[in-house]
This record gives sequence, C-alpha cells and structure tokens, in this order.
Amino acid sequence: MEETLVIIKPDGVRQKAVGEIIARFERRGFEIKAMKQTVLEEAVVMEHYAHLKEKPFFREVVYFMISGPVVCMILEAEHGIASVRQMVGATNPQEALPGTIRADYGFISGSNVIHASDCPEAAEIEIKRFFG
Ligand SMILES: Nc1ncnc2c1ncn2[C@@H]1O[C@H](COP(=O)(O)OP(=O)(O)OP(=O)(O)O)[C@@H](O)[C@H]1O
Repeated sequence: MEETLVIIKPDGVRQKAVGEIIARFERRGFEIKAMKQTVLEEAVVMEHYAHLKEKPFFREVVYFMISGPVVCMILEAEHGIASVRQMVGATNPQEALPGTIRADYGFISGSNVIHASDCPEAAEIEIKRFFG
C-alpha cells in the first residue's frame, strides 16, 4: 500500500467539484486516510513550490494557492502515487487526456484544480508538510 498527498486547489473548491473528485478516488478503490479543508499559509505554499522559484509565474501560483480554501487529503492504495497522477492528468488542462480530473475541471496551467505527489519521496515530505 502506498500513501499520497492530494490537494484540491482553490479553483476546484470554488466550482464545487470537491465531492465529484473525492467520488472518483473512492470508486477507484482509494482509502481516505486523512482529509481537511484549510486556507494554506503563504510560507507553506512557497516551500511546496520552491522548485518553481525562478519561473515567471511563481508569484501567480503562490497567490492562486492562498486565494481561497483548499482540501488536503492523504489517499492510500496499491501503487497509489502513479494511480492518482494518472487520474489527475497533465499539468496543462488543455493537454490533459479526456476523463482526467484536470481535463474535466481545469482551464489553464495556472488553474488546474488539483495537486498530487509525483514520487514516494515527495509524498513523504508533502504528507508531513500538510498534515504534520
Ligand atoms: N506555464 C505555467 N503557467 C502558469 N502556471 C503554471 C505553469 N506551469 C505550471 N504552473 C503551475 O505550477 C504548478 C506546479 O507545476 P509543476 O511543474 O510542479 O506541475 P505538476 O506537478 O503537474 O503540478 P502540481 O505540483 O500542482 O501537482 C502547476 O500545477 C500549475 O498550477
């Protein structure tokens, strides 16, 4: 079993897609190990997206992530990390495959509905970051 960290971003919460997104994970067999709705601290988001520090859209991403409540979840399943990433789809919703969460609910890269850990090392760090 593998745990992964998922964040439904402010645009996902604003368009009331939380229930439908959670239902997708439950149908796929994921267990919800923890879940909370919160408004993220700017410092936490800056740390989370530190790899984008030099990008021109860094400030935009940080402000977007603190622009409203998010829903953080720890999900668990066999091969959970890859499985969630597959369901989430490509970073740019315009390029995401039909049927993925970002294709179905997203608009542009800066408003792409959901984050999911991309490897076991990231999942471990992110679970600690968002759930202590
Ligand atoms: N070209 C872009 N313009 C605006 N925002 C972007 C762009 N590229 C990435 N982002 C934002 O930065 C976030 C992190 O980018 P990253 O390259 O780590 O992609 P990701 O791993 O698919 O996304 P996430 O870390 O949110 O799951 C993206 O989810 C998106 O919100």
